[in-house]
Amino acid sequence: MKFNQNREEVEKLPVDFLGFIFYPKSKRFVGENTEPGLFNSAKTKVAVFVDENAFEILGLTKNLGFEFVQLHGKENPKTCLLLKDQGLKVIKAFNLSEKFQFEKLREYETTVDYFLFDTKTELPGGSGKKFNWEILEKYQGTVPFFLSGGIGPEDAEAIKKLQHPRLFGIDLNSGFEDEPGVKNVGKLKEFITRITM
Ligand SMILES: O=C(O)c1ccccc1NCC(=O)[C@H](O)[C@H](O)COP(=O)(O)O
Repeated sequence: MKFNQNREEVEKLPVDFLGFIFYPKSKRFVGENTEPGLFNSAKTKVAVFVDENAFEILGLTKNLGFEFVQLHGKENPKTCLLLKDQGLKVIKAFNLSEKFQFEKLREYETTVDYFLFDTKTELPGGSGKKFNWEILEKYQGTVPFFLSGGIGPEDAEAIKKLQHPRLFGIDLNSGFEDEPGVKNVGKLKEFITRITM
């Protein structure tokens, strides 16, 4: 399977999380094969969904041993809380543009563990497009967030300069792929070196 192609090499990288896309319309969809063991990893595994039924999410994450879910659709605070109350760590993605109203995050503050700020595009994720990071200054909430959306090897220095107190992590995707679902380990290693220097 494509998503497993260079899994062993990716596993060895000093990253904290590995994401797996369970959204059938994505080019990175992991496929229908959800045998236990297929997703074994020493890293923290994140299962990514778009508007999936909460009970499907609970079943799948339990069977496959996922601790984190990342929600990229219109999931409401109630759904997030239902998942959180069942012991999952919840990352709720929001697609940002200049018009984004950060006030709308307030109702999620107690129902999720992290936000993920991605770029607003027509499709739900993996667009390879960046948003204007200056708008992050408007985020004054308490929930830590992942920065996402079109991050590429060239961004290491700019990310190091970001000063936001709630910036928790960064999400690397299409900017580090040879093809959808296949990460370029060389690019990732170089980026990690640059950002940690
Ligand atoms: O990557 C996908 O194909 C995807 C599809 C649908 C929902 C989420 C998806 N990815 C999850 C992510 O967190 C991506 O890393 C994020 O959207 C940024 O991707 P990119 O713009 O390629 O850096």
